[in-house]
Amino acid sequence: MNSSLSGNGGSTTMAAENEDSCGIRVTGMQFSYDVQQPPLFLDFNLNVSPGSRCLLVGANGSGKTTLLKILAGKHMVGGRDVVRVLSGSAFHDTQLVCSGDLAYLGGSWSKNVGSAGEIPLQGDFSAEHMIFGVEGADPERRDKLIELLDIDLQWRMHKVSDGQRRRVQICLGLLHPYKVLLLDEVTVDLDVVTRMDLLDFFKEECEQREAIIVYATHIFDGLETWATHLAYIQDGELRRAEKISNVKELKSSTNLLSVVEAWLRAETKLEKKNPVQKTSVASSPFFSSRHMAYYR
Ligand SMILES: Nc1ncnc2c1ncn2[C@@H]1O[C@H](COP(=O)(O)OP(=O)(O)OP(=O)(O)O)[C@@H](O)[C@H]1O
Repeated sequence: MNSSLSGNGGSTTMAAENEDSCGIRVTGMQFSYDVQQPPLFLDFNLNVSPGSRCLLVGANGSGKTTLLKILAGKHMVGGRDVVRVLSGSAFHDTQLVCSGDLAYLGGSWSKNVGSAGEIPLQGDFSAEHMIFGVEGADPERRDKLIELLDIDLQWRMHKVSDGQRRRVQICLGLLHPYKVLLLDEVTVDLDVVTRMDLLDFFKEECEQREAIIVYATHIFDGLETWATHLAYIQDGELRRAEKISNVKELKSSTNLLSVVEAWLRAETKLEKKNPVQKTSVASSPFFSSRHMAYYR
């Protein structure tokens, strides 16, 4: 597989290849939640190619969720060329989400199901009602997911545990065979067997269909061999973006958990010594009204 990842300091050749091969391409992105505050992302660049399983790591508040939401088209950032997913604009080309090609699974108890919009996952209805209510799902894929996630179709959604609700949410999110899947720590409530089976399923999907997965997590168990790429964000800056097999610390070390722990500890020490100052949006030479954020 010829998957690749590059970031701020990454290869421009890869970037050019990526546009043709329909991956993810973020170019010179600037984003701020509050125009009075320094931007979270300032000239942020990232390329992810088909077939990649990219782990997104970073401290709390570093920008992982925001980045995933931007890639999912939930925030408008700049013009059509800034955030490209599958050769479309993540925010403007709503067909990306409606078709199921671009899927996002996040922490909130709701699921955006194509044109049906946000569907709440808590209420007096059955898992069956939710899952079979999704139009256009392939029955074989649906059965496979129900079995994989060990879902009891009779579950009442207002009486299930967090882990059981999460399984239904994941099932709904995967019913359509996505091309890009953005995961924001959705395995946190799952038991270890379900989590490992799900990770195997994702791996299979990427290998068979060249799907892209970008997965933000703080749980690293079993991910050294699962991920193909690693992206590390610090305070909205992409510090590392590389193939997992090229992460030199992983050659000598132990496991991903200790490598990421060392990065985050070093970051904390450095921040204490030398607090990070970003240019405020209002005073930035890059700022213009088109950089203001709009939310979905
Ligand atoms: N809706 C919002 N309005 C204003 N600021 C926000 C909003 N959401 C997030 N932020 C800020 O943006 C920064 C990045 O937050 P984000 O949720 O993307 O971080 P994260 O890396 O996903 O963190 P975590 O690991 O805790 O999930 C934080 O400083 C946070 O306070």
